[in-house]
Amino acid sequence: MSAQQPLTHFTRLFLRRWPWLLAGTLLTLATLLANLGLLALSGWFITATALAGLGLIVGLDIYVPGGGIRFFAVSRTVSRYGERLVTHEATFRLLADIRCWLFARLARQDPLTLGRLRGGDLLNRLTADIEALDNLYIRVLGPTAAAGLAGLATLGLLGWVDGRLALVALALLLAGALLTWTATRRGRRSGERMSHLQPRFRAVIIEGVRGLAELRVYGGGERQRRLIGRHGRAWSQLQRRMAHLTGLGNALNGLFGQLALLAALVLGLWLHQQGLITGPQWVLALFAFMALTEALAPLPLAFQFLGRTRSAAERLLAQAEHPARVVSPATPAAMPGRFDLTLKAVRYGYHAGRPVLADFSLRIPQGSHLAITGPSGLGKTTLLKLLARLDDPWSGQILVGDTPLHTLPLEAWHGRVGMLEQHAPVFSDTVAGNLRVAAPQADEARLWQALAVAGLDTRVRAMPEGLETWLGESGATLSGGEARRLALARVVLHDPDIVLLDEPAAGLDGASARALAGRLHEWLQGRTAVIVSHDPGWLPPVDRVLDWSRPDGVTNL
Ligand SMILES: Nc1ncnc2c1ncn2[C@@H]1O[C@H](COP(=O)(O)OP(=O)(O)OP(=O)(O)O)[C@@H](O)[C@H]1O
Repeated sequence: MSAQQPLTHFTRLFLRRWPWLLAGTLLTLATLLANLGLLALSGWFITATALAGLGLIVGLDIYVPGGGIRFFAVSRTVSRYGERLVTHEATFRLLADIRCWLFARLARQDPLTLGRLRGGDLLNRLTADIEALDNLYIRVLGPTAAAGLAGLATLGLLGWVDGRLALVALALLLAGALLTWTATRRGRRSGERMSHLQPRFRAVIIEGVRGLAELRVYGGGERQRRLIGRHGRAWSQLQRRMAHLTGLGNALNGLFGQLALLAALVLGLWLHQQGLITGPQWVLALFAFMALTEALAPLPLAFQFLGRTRSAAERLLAQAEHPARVVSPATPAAMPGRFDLTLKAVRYGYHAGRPVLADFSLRIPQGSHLAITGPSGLGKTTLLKLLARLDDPWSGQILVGDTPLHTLPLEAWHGRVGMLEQHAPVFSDTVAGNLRVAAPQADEARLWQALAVAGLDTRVRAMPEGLETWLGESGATLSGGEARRLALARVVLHDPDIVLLDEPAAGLDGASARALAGRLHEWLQGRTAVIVSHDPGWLPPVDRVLDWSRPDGVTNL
């Protein structure tokens, strides 16, 4: 992929909002032109009135230029206000578009692959990388287009005064372009490094804040502080480098502008002495140069950060286009009439050559209930993930009835399967909002039924606003056991045919676990269930218990 492609890709995405972009660019241009008009006409007018006062100009019309100056002054203010409003609104809309676009792409990818990304990294892509793209329109595309057009207008105006003055302006434009090009090159390396350092920096800060209690207890705070300090110093160094570059860019931009002004001053004097331009025209030209310098001023800074923007765009695109391993087949098989599950010589793991499940076979007849117990790390959760088709086996087969699972339409399969994960999330929402993730149309009666199965109804009734109680970030107001029961209620609400439960009683005391077992037993009637638990003591009555702690537990099925 060439370095240009990601930016081209996002520019194309931006163009869907072309009315906003066009309006923003036109308003930027209108501001620059109003500035040019104001400065040039004021210069001309002040000089003309001075000369008229000396009696060197006779019959000077002060009303039309005076009106013009007022017009430009007011229109500059209005267009500047409008420009800020429209370009920022456009940028917010663009960023929202990109966030939705990225989230939609991520949602199609494998949860297992995504799970391997560090939380900070993913968060960074959804926030900082996307925000870095605002530079593209608000500072690069819009102002460059507007400065280019304003430059042409200035050339036209100066050409009307005298072609030689236009040539000096052309030299200033070329110097501005050279400066911008140099800033792009010099800023690229630091910009890219900024874009790579930022997620790591964020991650150590987030980890430090999340693990504050443990770090304090074990005295690890000093180590984390040093880690944050090291990242912070690297970040400051990059910022300092960028600030130097910005300062140099501003200084050179100012210097080129002053040199051009000096050249216009000397050239204008000579032209005036030759009688080729009038005094007011000379001053008009000088002010036009000042306006042109102002139009070019923001470009080196914007292009200096283009490396960072490009790097962010590359990362976003790479993430968005990461191929999903688990996809729905192009021509899926029909859903079978029965849901007997058969695993035949399944081999699967997370690292090549190190299978977690090796030649694993199992039969789970429709409507039967299977419990899997055994020590940690043998692959119980992995088995549930394969049954839910969050990933496909390396080899072997998983059959639903007689149909291979991977040939079934993925969404339809997920519609039939309900899975309680070990780390099931609680969203920053109300109780009802968290439940309706599984069934958006469910009425309150259904929500209460699901809560009752999970054993959480009494607790929710005692909450200040019942179902509408806000649960805080990641369910901060719930205990671990309550959070799991909320997630279990979500599975119940989904009303699946195949129920996969990973440690549903985790965090519950013995009596609560036994009560849960009774309710689950009733709810599971008519459904196929696989229940994973370290502790076989609390389990509801099941047809079979698979004990993976026994040497023959995994293979003799
Ligand atoms: N996403 C992953 N990436 C890499 N390795 C993984 C991943 N998930 C699990 N593993 C590894 O696969 C093995 C089986 O994990 P799994 O979670 O299936 O075991 P488990 O029997 O359910 O354990 P527990 O009872 O502790 O949940 C473990 O060694 C684990 O470290």
